[in-house]
Amino acid sequence: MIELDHLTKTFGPKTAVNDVTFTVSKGEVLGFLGPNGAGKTTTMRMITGFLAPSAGTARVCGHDVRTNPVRVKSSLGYLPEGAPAWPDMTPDTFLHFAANIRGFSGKDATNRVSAAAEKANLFGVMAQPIGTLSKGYKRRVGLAQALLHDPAVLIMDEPTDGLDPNQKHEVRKLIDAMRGEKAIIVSTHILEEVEAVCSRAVVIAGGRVVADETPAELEARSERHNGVWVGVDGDLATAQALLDSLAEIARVEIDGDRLFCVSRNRGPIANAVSQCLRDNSLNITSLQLERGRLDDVFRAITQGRTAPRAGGANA
Ligand SMILES: Nc1ncnc2c1ncn2[C@@H]1O[C@H](COP(=O)(O)OP(=O)(O)OP(=O)(O)O)[C@@H](O)[C@H]1O
Repeated sequence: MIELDHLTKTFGPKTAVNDVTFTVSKGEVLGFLGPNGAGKTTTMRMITGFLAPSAGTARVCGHDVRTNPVRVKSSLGYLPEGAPAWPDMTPDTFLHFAANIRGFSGKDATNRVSAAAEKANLFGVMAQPIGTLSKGYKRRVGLAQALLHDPAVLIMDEPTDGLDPNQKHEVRKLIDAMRGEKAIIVSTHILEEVEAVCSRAVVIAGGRVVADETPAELEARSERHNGVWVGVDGDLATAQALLDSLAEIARVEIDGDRLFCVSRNRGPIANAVSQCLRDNSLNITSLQLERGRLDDVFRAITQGRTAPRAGGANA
């Protein structure tokens, strides 16, 4: 549904987006990640037809942004960064205005505004000037605008940025509810969002794609993947020395009243840890597996350090 084909954008001497290629299919929620200035917004502006590519292209539902930008715009909903809207308009007038621009009028427009307002949970503020709404409600107005025409493709630039935890939860629930029927791209800095809503993550740094994997695959690149947290009834330093001597353990850290065992090859070590402690008559009070930390992996791959994939291949 969304195809990026060697998409590139230069601003004078600066290459903001550099030869980016990936696809997003129906049913996928793609987390588009990267540090500040990585090229996320520029990429989204090219996909949505707001900026012309310098080279390469993007297609949305088969329509090329270079040759058919109007069909591209009618196939997608776009929530731009910061969800800009006219502050003097109310959500009701703004959404009717957007519906008219999309070609809907009369009863059809009114029905579409109501349906989008319901999805974005806007009832109660429909008659209040947008400039007086909270950040959360402003974002929801932007979301309603993006959903008005029930598009097959949704592109959202940092949809939960600046929202409180309850509002974030609501936006994520809404994305989750729509995931079956649409192809969705969500740009974000928030790694918990990737775990919460995304089926795949593309990481971009310096305008280039540096990873394209599932969130679980990214987590598996963490040095801490398959590590084991263990609590013991007894002297922690003794248990640390015993576990440290196991071949499959790279090192053992004392963290509060527990030990954290780092797996040497990121393979499973829970059985070896518990066997070793039992063999030495140390009682285990807790044992917990670590999946890995996305933020460690994100830092490593966006700073050009290697974060090896499970199985040993490097990034
Ligand atoms: N119109 C422009 N003219 C010149 N440079 C630009 C323009 N728009 C973006 N850039 C530059 O292109 C690079 C990518 O910017 P972009 O806004 O796409 O990054 P981003 O990943 O969305 O960042 P953030 O997370 O901070 O929003 C940055 O170095 C930015 O300064």
